[in-house]
Amino acid sequence: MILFDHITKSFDNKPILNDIELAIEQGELFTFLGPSGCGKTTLLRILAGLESPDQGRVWVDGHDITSIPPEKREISMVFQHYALFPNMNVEKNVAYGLKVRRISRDVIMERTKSLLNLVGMTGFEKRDISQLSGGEQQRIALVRALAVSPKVLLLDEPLSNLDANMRDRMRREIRALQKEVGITTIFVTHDQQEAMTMSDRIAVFHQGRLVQAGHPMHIYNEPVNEFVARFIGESNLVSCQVFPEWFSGVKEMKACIRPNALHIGGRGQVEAQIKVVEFTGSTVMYDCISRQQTIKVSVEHIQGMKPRETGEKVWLSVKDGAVHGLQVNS
Ligand SMILES: Nc1ncnc2c1ncn2[C@@H]1O[C@H](COP(=O)(O)OP(=O)(O)OP(=O)(O)O)[C@@H](O)[C@H]1O
Repeated sequence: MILFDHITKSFDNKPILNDIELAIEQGELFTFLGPSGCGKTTLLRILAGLESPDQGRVWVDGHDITSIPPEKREISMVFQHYALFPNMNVEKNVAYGLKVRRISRDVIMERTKSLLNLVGMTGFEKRDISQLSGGEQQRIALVRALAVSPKVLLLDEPLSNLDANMRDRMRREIRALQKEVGITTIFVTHDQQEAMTMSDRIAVFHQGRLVQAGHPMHIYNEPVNEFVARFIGESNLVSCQVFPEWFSGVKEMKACIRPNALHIGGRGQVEAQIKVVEFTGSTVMYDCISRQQTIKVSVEHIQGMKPRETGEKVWLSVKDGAVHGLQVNS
């Protein structure tokens, strides 16, 4: 449905986006993930029409929209600071876009009512924005964006102002709402956990380049390079030597082994000593030392089971098929 067709952008001669090619499907919740400054927001703003690319085209539904002004693109955006109108009550905020489009009063009232109902905020119609919690403001910002029935919804770090509990709750709410409405949505975040839990697919960006795109599980299990392996979840990156089947010399490369792909105890492959024990609730994370390397191992915590202790000598083994070879970082 959306195609970024070789998008390149610089600011003050500094390259910000480098030849981005990416297709997003109808109805997907697609996340742009990457560290601060990697160009995620700039790409989102190019889709919204708030920036123009130096090179490349943007396509929506088979139409080239690169030169179409933002207000004609049928794309709504929710920002980190929700940008609600403080001088209008809840109802007026939600209805604003419809009023500007000269929709009839009855339709506006009906639509506002059903949208507030959708996010569990019936009864809040006359409240001032200042009388709402952060989570409530976020819900209003979301339904205000949805009110005009856009083709695409853009969410730029919309949860970063909320506390941890509310973030968690809103993640699930946004996901459920997006599925219910079925709207193609692009979500921007630098929080890998947020990206993993919410998205149908993720694109990982690094220094203006698209490094990898795919299903969260695919990116976690098969990171293409060291950057992705480190950025998404915990990982053990180990140097290894690969002996090809038909001997043509030893290949030196790096491999990623996730902490939950290692087994601790019994008679294993590598001897190690436990240096740090971290209890997280559902898992116990061990930092083990073997040949001066730290190896992280995570073990499911079963109630009543005593964790191992610092200083304990243990054997580690890798579960079958859990070593994933990495490309050298470009
Ligand atoms: N209008 C502009 N003029 C000059 N530089 C800009 C402009 N907009 C963005 N930049 C620069 O482009 C780079 C990428 O910014 P962008 O906001 O796209 O990154 P981001 O990945 O969304 O980061 P964050 O997660 O911090 O929002 C940054 O170095 C930023 O300072």
